[in-house]
Amino acid sequence: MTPEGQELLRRGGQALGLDLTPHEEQFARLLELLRAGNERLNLTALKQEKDIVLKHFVDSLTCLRGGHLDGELRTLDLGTGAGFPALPLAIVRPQLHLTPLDSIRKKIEFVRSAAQALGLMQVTPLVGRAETLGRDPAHRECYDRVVARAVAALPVLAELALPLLKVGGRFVAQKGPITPEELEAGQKAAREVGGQLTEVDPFTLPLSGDARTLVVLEKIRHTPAAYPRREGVPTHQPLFWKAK
Ligand SMILES: C[S@@+](CC[C@H](N)C(=O)[O-])C[C@H]1O[C@@H](n2cnc3c(N)ncnc32)[C@H](O)[C@@H]1O
Repeated sequence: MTPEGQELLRRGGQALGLDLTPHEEQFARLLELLRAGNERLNLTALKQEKDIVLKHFVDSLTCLRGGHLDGELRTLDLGTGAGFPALPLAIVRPQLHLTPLDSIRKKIEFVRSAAQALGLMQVTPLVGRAETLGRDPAHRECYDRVVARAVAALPVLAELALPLLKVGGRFVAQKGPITPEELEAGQKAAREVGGQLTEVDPFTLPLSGDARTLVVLEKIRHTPAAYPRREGVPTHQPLFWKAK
């Protein structure tokens, strides 16, 4: 990583109240791995160092706002892609037990090899669909936390994430700006699958000023057996919402 990249990482971390200097080497290695992986696998649209540092590394860490991920928590990253937010989280929060999940095998193979190269022993990547896991007793209602960054509209996410949470667990969704209509539909969908909306935290991404929103849903009762519906249905017929 160039000195400019290091400076950006440091300042982005500071803006989030995090000292990232002890982790600079791991982030530099992750940057190298992503770039090498991108050449073979086309993992992410962001290619410039400053974009990767700010829009992947620092942006991923914004889900630490509010302290929802403090502690030894079994945490699933739904739709992790090339490992975001899971890999930056694993670097700065080694006490989290992280399961990055994605339906695309080549992405999870990248996450697995990156986690190994970075010595992140507490990361257990998984290929699969959230709908299938949500019906599998080995995963249904087994997680303390679910996180998701840039995956789907809130009503879709509610149906995919809440079945995976224990009662009392929390889903932290990392989103861009969100409309009142999406929030309202998300709130209704959350209620339908056993949750409630507990926090909406609008903020700007440090240094870039891009609008972001952290939305937190809490699981307050068991999810009815009908949810999640079969693969693809939550996305194509979202609860209380229009399909994209
Ligand atoms: C736009 S990408 C975001 C990736 C990553 N979270 C990030 O912020 O860079 C969305 C990812 O979610 C995955 N995905 C979408 N729906 C899914 C589902 N139902 N189960 C598992 N993965 C899913 C896709 O394969 C894709 O890799």
